[in-house]
Amino acid sequence: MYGRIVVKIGSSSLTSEEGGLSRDKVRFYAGELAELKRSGRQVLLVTSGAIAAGFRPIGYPSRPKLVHEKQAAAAVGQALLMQAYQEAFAAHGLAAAQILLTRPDFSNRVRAQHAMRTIEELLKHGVVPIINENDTVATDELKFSENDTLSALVANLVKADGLYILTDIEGLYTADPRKDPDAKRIGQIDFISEDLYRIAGGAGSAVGTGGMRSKIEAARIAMGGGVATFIGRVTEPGDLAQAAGGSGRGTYFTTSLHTLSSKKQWIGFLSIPQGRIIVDEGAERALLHGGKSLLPAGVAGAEGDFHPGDVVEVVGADGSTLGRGVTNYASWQLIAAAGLPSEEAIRRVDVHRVEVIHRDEWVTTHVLKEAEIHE
Ligand SMILES: Nc1ncnc2c1ncn2[C@@H]1O[C@H](COP(=O)(O)OP(=O)(O)O)[C@@H](O)[C@H]1O
Ligand SMILES: N[C@@H](CCC(=O)OP(=O)(O)O)C(=O)O
Repeated sequence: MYGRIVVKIGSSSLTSEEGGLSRDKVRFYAGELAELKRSGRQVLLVTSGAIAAGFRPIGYPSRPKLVHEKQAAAAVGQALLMQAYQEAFAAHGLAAAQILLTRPDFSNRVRAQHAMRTIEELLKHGVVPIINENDTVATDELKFSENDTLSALVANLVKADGLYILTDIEGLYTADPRKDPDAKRIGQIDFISEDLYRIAGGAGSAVGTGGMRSKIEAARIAMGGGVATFIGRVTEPGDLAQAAGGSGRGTYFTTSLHTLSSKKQWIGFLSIPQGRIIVDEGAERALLHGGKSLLPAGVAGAEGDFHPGDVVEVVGADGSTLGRGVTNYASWQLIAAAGLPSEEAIRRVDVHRVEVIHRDEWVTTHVLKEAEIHE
């Protein structure tokens, strides 16, 4: 039972009733991870808890809500969080390393490569990499805000065999069990549809930020990268090993055979789009269901200042996001060529390819409805 696994522990699993960091819980999870390591696995931890650990020492009466207050609390708390983990892992003879990342660290290939090499080196030496968002420098537009997405990007980056998102609930239910007592747990999910997002509500606790929605999104990103994902609860010794063995208390998301190439993973989930292209209904169908490239005839408009080679977001006539791709047109060229038949478009503007986005450089991020998946 070897392999590389990423474990994400959410704020709701690490805090005491008053919202502060629980050192007992840190010790418990370190023990669970140490057990997995002893079974021969490589383990990476993505952990929240910096704000929880820091808000009291800085002098806030409760968990702050304003961005600059959260950033200040995280700056105090991250050091305390690491101290707690380092002590807890040391009790098992393990060294731990701190890695703080932001979204641009994934979108920039050179930075991502450096992060990956550092992680590989740490794993080679048996160190447990402990990852959190670098809250101090994360800007509003590019912030993860919850750590679910971060954990999926880390799992894809290190080509993990599994992602384990630990939370305060035993997986995904047919409705938020805090609100609906008849809600039933879903044991296994093979594809993610829009219907699934509909049953997922926001955060259930005062400290959690993402709720089930962001966990499903994380599972979708991980599945795209070929990483099987578990969302569930780990409270007793041995629970994590049981989850890793396939019989945990939670929901398992399987991976499809059609995982995206690393280029498409980058386009779909890691890149930062430089603008938007609005397409008509015909082009929307061609992109979502026809496996076709986007031609100038289907373009209704363009927003932002982008250049050939940039990644752009594509939206439908109703404003919903369809996906992302690499544009062969600059924004000004596309405005001039929008709606034109291909021959006329290339007479008007000087582009090296007639397709606005070639199908090989397109990734659908729009979540399909259950019925559309079986179409
Ligand atoms: N359909 C659902 N199934 C399970 N939990 C749900 C669902 N909808 C909303 N939730 C809520 O999501 C919460 C977990 O998310 P969150 O509080 O953000 O945790 P974390 O801090 O671990 O990221 C649960 O406690 C639950 O109340
Ligand atoms: N990065 C911050 C906040 C992250 C957070 O709360 O995320 P989550 O546990 O996924 O709801 C922290 O360490 O406190």
